[in-house]
Amino acid sequence: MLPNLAFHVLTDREWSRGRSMLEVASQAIDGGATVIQLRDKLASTRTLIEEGRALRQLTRQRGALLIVNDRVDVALAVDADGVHVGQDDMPGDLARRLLGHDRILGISAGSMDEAVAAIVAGADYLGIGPIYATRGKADAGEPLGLELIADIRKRYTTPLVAIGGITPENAEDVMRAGATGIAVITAVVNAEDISLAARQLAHALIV
Ligand SMILES: Cc1ncc(COP(=O)(O)OP(=O)(O)O)c(N)n1
Ligand SMILES: Cc1nc(C(=O)O)sc1CCOP(=O)(O)O
Ligand SMILES: [Mg+2]
Repeated sequence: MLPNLAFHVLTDREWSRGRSMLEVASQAIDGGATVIQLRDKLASTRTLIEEGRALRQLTRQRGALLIVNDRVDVALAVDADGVHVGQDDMPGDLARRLLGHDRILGISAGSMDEAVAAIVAGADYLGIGPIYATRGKADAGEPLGLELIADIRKRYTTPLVAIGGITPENAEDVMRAGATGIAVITAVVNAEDISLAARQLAHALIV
């Protein structure tokens, strides 16, 4: 069965208003998140493993996928469904070799050249961004808009996950441009009512 890559929520302790990672992830899944990406730039390896184990249990119980950001070793250690690597992380072909073919490999791309290289390296999906201005990643660069998604979609069938400034107001445009799914931080983890915010995004994905 194909993995459901429609709606990724990335964990972020700084934007979570003091709520635990598990609470945020659980409410995001309540609202329709299909993928939880463990993204904790501040944690020690030991803490990441603890967080990953807890999220692994939750996502298994609730039928969601678990992707680990940046760290292939942690993804393997906690038996995650996959890993997401960017242009400054482990090269995609090496990540694929370590992961094997039974786990999901996501690779970031911000240009057609990066997209083609990621597909050749063996990406199962591409993270395309930042689509819009984002509060979630300080070094994300200038917004790309929707053109790159549309251009990649014309040439390749690889699933495209749009990231950066995605909200319920613009998610429909992103999907119409050719995205397979969306990935968000602040629109969900910083919301007062996490499950409601996730539900509103999930609703906007049905185009
Ligand atoms: C789904 C998805 N797309 C893109 C990214 C960004 O990855 P990267 O460029 O490595 O940046 P960091 O997230 O590591 O700061 C992502 N995490 N997920
Ligand atoms: C983690 C991340 N990666 C991006 C990229 O462009 O690759 S933008 C981003 C942050 C997304 O946060 P928000 O949903 O709050 O905009
Ligand atoms: Mg990264």
